[in-house]
Amino acid sequence: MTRTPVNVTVTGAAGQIGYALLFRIASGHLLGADVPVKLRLLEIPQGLKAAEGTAMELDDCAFPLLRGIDIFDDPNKGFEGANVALLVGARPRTKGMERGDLLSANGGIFKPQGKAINDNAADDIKILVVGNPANTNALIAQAAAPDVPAERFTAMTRLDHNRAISQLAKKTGAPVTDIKRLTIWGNHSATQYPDIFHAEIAGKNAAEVVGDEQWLADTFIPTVAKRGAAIIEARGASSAASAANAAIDHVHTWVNGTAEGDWTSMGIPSDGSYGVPEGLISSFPVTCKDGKYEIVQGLDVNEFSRARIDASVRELAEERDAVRELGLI
Ligand SMILES: NC(=O)c1ccc[n+]([C@@H]2O[C@H](COP(=O)([O-])OP(=O)(O)OC[C@H]3O[C@@H](n4cnc5c(N)ncnc54)[C@H](O)[C@@H]3O)[C@@H](O)[C@H]2O)c1
Ligand SMILES: O=C(O)C[C@H](O)C(=O)O
Repeated sequence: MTRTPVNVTVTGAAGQIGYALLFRIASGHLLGADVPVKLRLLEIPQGLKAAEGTAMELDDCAFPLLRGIDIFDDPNKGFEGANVALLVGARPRTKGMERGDLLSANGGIFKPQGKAINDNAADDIKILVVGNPANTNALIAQAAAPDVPAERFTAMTRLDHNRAISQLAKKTGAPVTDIKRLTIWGNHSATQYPDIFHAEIAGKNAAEVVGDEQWLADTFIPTVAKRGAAIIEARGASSAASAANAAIDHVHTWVNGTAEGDWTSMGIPSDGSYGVPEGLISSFPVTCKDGKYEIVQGLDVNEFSRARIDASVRELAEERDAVRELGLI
């Protein structure tokens, strides 16, 4: 049977993450090795030429699953018929830029893109926001798309999730494949909380295996939470290949499901679970099945975790209030 190609829109396609992402989408890593894709690349006018160059390289790979590449600078066209949208292009913080300026500049991108998704995307659209501040950009886009079910707007914390697994594997000597049920709570920012209290290493409780709360508080959490800044410091540019890899993981898991007995972390609109105010786009432990996700319920949240989840959620609420004041939501 020949499958209808899935339309995947990528914004910021000519950027660093875009370059690391597009070839993996085209080779079947986003949706599955038997799912043909059509790429729709959205850029600003200054990015079009570079996007065309990337499209030439994609052609030159002769990917069996790639059924077409179109390039746009108009969001309405870029999101036309999109089944999956990866919102990567964003306005980075520049020197001297205040937080309000950053939110406002990104509002100018994510509000029109949300509206364009609302008006043009396919009914089954799934959206992942990667561009920072990812959670609040997702909130802005979602608010501009009242006809799209709110839960289709998600923000990326899978990179944080993967970073936390890797740090835990290094500390304990376990292979990454032995580590399950790790959770990132809150915002994709330095306030995020990587939680190992429910995580397992080869079936044993991870916090008990580590047995070192000082390492947890003083090394593990800050290392994961500040990893993005450490990469920028070392590379002179923000993480690109690992971010692209996480975006692939996020969508692949959402579409194809979590493994039995495991869960992942996604920034999703809160339904009020775990005391996170309804509507905030916050990271939660989720399981995925049949293209839908569900928050893992019933986890005990100890005092150590509660304080950290609350701090990150407070920051999300402040960002929401700021974009509300700017009239972006
Ligand atoms: N959530 C995460 O875990 C995570 C991780 C790493 C990076 N990021 C963020 O991802 C974003 C992209 O990173 P990058 O390294 O690819 O940046 P980059 O500057 O290399 O590329 C961004 C691209 O977006 C394009 N762009 C800007 N505005 C656009 C618009 N309105 N429509 C379409 N395209 C637009 C630019 O022309 C550029 O080509 C940044 O905001 C970065 O902070 C998020
Ligand atoms: O681009 C950044 O500010 C950092 C990025 O979000 C990351 O976590 O690597």
